[in-house]
Amino acid sequence: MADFRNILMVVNPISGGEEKDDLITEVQRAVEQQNCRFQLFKTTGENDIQKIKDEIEQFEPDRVLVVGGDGTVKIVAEALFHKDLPIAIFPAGSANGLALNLGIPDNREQQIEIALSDNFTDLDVLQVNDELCLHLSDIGLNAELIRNYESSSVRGKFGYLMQSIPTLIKSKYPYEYEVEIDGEIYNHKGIMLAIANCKKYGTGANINPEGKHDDGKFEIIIFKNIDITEILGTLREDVKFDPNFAETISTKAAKIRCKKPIAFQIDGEFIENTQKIEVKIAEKSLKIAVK
Ligand SMILES: Nc1ncnc2c1ncn2[C@@H]1O[C@H](COP(=O)(O)OP(=O)(O)OP(=O)(O)O)[C@@H](O)[C@H]1O
Repeated sequence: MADFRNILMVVNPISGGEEKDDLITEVQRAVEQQNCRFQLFKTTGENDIQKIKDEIEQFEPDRVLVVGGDGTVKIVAEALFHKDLPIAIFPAGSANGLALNLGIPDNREQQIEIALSDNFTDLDVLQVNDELCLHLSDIGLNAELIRNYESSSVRGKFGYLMQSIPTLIKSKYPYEYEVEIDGEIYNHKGIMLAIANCKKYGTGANINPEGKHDDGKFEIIIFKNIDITEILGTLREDVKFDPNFAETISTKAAKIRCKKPIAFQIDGEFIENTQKIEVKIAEKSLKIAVK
């Protein structure tokens, strides 16, 4: 049996548009059956990182369970960065890319078993400007889609679908990216530049087939154009990109500069329009419960 006494459960009540009371009750029961203390924290969308930090300081959990999408996992990771406190993920967002990459199953019983067991992976965490990125970040077309989605009123996968055509019409791509790695400068033009710690987006699109979440490196992938055949190819596990469509660079650090401010997202959350991004890696710095 796992070695812990206090379990904090952080729940995003609005993520994925689904009700979570049954899950909370079930997890609380499982935790209390192990004679552990259970504490619930519901995010509000306001100052959650600081509130979770305060909760951790007062309750002193041995583990934090996160119920939400990629955005909620990121909020929790920001709150406990450098604290050596493991987390477990209950995927419950409209996008659950990190959980998908870590093989967290859909089955609730299995999720609870994983969350309360002692099998972990040590995730590399990317430090992108002043933010953490656990999974995937990008600058360009996809971030524009996320920006437009966040300012619309329709949530969930349908909301993204609704914004796809307007985003394509309004976008000013191609964009110019200057990438600096180890003092060398590479110039690229494309529809978007992805910074990938994992293989796949929450949609299942496999944009970084060689990527590993714990290898001390991340990948920069420059997508050069909209090629429908190549885009559909990302739904395969063994995808290989035509270099005319996408180019991948593996590294431990990079600086990216753009001529004009371009939409920028981290883990599915629109951050800002920006011209400068600096990426570093904090190797194996977040412990996550897995199968
Ligand atoms: N109670 C709340 N009310 C409104 N927003 C919240 C609340 N709690 C958290 N949030 C916001 O939810 C976002 C994270 O959502 P997350 O990505 O986990 O789920 P999601 O269903 O994928 O979300 P979305 O579809 O909006 O991207 C963050 O921006 C966070 O500030």
